[in-house]
Amino acid sequence: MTKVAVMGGGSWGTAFANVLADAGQARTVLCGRRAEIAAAVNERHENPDYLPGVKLNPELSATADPAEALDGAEVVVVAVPSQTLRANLRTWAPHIGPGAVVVSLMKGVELGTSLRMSEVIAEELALPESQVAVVTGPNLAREIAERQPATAVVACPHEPTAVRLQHLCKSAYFRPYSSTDLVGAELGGAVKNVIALAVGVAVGMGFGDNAKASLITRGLAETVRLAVALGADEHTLAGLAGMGDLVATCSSPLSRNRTFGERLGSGLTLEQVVAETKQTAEGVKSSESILALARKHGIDMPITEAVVGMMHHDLSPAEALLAFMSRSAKPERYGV
Ligand SMILES: NC(=O)C1=CN([C@@H]2O[C@H](COP(=O)(O)OP(=O)(O)OC[C@H]3O[C@@H](n4cnc5c(N)ncnc54)[C@H](O)[C@@H]3O)[C@@H](O)[C@H]2O)C=CC1
Ligand SMILES: O=C(CO)COP(=O)(O)O
Repeated sequence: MTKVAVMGGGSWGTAFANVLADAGQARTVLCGRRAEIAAAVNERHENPDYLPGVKLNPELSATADPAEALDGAEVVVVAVPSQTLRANLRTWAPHIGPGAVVVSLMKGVELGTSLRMSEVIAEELALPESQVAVVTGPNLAREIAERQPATAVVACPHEPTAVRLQHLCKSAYFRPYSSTDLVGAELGGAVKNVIALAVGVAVGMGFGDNAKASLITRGLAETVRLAVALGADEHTLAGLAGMGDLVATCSSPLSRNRTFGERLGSGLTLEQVVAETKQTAEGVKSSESILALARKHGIDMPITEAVVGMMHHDLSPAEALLAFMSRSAKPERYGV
């Protein structure tokens, strides 16, 4: 049986490891940093810190030792905060087998380099494109851990790899679609976190569904502009990795990014919101690397720009709103 190592025992790493265990096509080992979480998964089949009250599949095992998790793993799934990926890969690299397929569950872009997570993986581990994939889509971890129905996209430019991974994670409640558009799938997931921050701010300011729908729709338009400039198929962004994930994340109180924005919009200071946020809200840091990428390619991303202003340059929500609404009148365009 294929061995899969899931590196990162937070919300999504744990929930996705449970999907793999429920799918029953692989022997799955979850690797977190803390021995007490590994013990709770092994002995009580739960992760009380990240998914309290959820019963995990008893076949799912866990360890806090990366070498043990990675030993013999044919598939390595990674779910750590995006900005820590490179440092983590450097410590794990000696234990990752040369033929292993490495799968990113992460939705961020690296600060400093503006590289997507699959690019960081390929660069650090010197892997060919057939061995790097992503799983993305409308996948709020808590709902999936509760085994509520969901769909996803498994993307790899090498189709047989995407299809192989699709079969490993397909279960009664989790329906993955395959795609060869890695760039579109990955950018859809990263940019939607930035748009979810903006939607959260609007909700926190007391605005209703018109404002939310406007941000989601214009957020998708700027995502498509960037993704197409980087070689993606614009149809990918109309699918689960783009529109699907935007709708789920921007509508859900479970989203850490939306919640982060909502707290800021309701009048808390950035410092207060950061202090209250215990889990990873990727859009906060990735907004900067995504804007850098957009500028490099001459792409206009006004919502992302407003989010960067609020997250990093003391722009108030009221000032961000004014800047957005007072832009010059334009024809509506979707895409380039
Ligand atoms: N939670 C969700 O619903 C979903 C999350 N994602 C993405 O998955 C990725 C991981 O997110 P979550 O699991 O939700 O985050 P989380 O905050 O729940 O867990 C992060 C995990 O990484 C570990 N970690 C933190 N800093 C680390 C470091 N320096 N080195 C190694 N490990 C470290 C933590 O101990 C924890 O186990 C993010 O990119 C997120 O955007 C994608 C889809 C759904
Ligand atoms: O990516 C997600 C849902 O698909 C989770 O969103 P948050 O990281 O904002 O919680």
